[in-house]
Amino acid sequence: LRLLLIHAKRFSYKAREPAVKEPESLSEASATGDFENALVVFSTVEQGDDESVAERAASEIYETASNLKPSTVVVYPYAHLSSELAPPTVAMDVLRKFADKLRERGLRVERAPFGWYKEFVLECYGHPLSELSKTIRK
Ligand SMILES: C[C@@H](O)[C@H](N)C(=O)N[C@H]1[C@@H](O)[C@H](n2cnc3c(N)ncnc32)O[C@@H]1CO
Repeated sequence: LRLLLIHAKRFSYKAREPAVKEPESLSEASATGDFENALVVFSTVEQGDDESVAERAASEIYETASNLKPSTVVVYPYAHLSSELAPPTVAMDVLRKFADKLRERGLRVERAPFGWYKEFVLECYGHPLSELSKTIRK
């Protein structure tokens, strides 16, 4: 998993149109979201990533969230942080597991819909820990 974390004063997104053959249904993940004090986690699933990687990533994000105290953690599927992408079906599964494991740790988590082009507005706080990147691999 390749993660880009932005601690955002404001983050909002809106799904526009499908970007893969079978985009996630918008009943499962909400088509729009609007958050204040959010930890946005742009997440790229790489080849070889599995549940154990999702588990370790959840522990790392929990640690960061304990410091930053965001009101919400937004897991945002993002296919641009690696050149070794996992296929969509695997990526969808790993991101669902990642979000669930964050919830298991008591965090409020929203997951943006998978497989969609999305517009978004992102307002970064700009404090020293407001931009971080993490790589978690098998
Ligand atoms: C397009 C851009 O604006 C948008 N934000 C986007 O990236 N959409 C991605 C992810 O939602 C998802 N997706 C596909 N493969 C992956 C993967 N390996 N890891 C994460 N997401 C993936 O499928 C879409 C097209 O690649």
